[in-house]
Amino acid sequence: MTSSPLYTSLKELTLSGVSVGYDKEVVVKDVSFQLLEGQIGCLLGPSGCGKSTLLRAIAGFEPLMAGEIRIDGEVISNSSYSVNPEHRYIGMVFQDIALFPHLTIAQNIAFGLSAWQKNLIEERVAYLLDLVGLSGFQSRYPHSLSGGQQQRVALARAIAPKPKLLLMDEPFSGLDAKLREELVPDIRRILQHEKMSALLVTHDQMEAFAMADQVSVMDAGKVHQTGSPYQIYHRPETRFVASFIGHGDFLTATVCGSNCVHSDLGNIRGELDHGFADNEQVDLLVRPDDILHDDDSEFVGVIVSKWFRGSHFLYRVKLSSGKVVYCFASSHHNHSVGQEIGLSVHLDHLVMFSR
Ligand SMILES: Nc1ncnc2c1ncn2[C@@H]1O[C@H](COP(=O)(O)OP(=O)(O)OP(=O)(O)O)[C@@H](O)[C@H]1O
Repeated sequence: MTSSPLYTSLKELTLSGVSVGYDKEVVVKDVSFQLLEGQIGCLLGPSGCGKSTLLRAIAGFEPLMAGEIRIDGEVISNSSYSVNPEHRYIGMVFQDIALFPHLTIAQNIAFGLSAWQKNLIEERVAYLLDLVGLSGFQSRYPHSLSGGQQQRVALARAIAPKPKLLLMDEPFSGLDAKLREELVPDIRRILQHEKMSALLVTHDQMEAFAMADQVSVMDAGKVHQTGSPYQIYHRPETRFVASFIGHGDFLTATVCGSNCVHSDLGNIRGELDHGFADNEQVDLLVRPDDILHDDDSEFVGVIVSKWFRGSHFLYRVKLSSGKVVYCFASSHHNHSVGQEIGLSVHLDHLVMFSR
């Protein structure tokens, strides 16, 4: 392997109380989280919530209004100080791939390596071409590559100088769905192989789940929750995270014990104590995978709409109370709108919010 004199891997990126804005208008508010060595993080949220602004602040292109950003304990940004972007050892990949059209693939990848010795550059480029599955493409020009291949070259170019951290702003959104599905796990594999810490910006939760070890869910400039994809889906800490991530409905419910709640689905016991007081009125989150179609169940609902999803059906079913919830069924259970079907409830994680 080649080594550059600048190279040391990231130990930790730490954001503490970071606020960023334009013309005094604050668009990123009091954001704190940490990214550790080799981790892939993700900023996930709706359009305009401040994801790109925060990413640009980490790269050094936006000043901070408050808080600080540290890399391996050293402050790189606060409200009165900012290390130049080129001295942060951060690589970037954007949605518009922006390869240099007049340079070959090898020259594109070698672009950030001008300070390296010639033999080390050649070795690094050959290694990266192999890593991204494009050996033999070194003399081609960008226009002769597909969108997915170009994005692999952009990744190789960004990680070539061995940055401490790779920032990726919606890198897959220009690609069609099928290609994205193939490329996302591939890019994750490459980053993991390189033990490269990375932070991805996306508004697509499936992309976030497929790519990231840690997801920070943002809305209106604030991070609502940082956790693993499993945690933010099954243990959302705010109503916004519960509604934004996945499908779901809130049912009005009454607490009936330390791990029990009563709702239109009957009495449900969770795996853990929920911390709410007896008789408290709460909103209970119900996901599609919490209610399964079950021919043998006496608990029923009437189908009001349905979506065929290939491997399964997603039904909307009306309960006897009039409340409508999602229900999963295998794609062999093709029922019609208006038909009554049996339902079984599999709610292990009780996610509840005070009313
Ligand atoms: N250069 C700028 N000057 C002024 N306001 C800006 C600038 N860039 C972004 N904004 C505003 O800051 C807010 C956050 O924008 P940002 O691009 O960070 O959001 P985002 O979550 O990345 O959105 P998207 O997913 O649509 O790219 C928006 O209201 C946007 O209009």
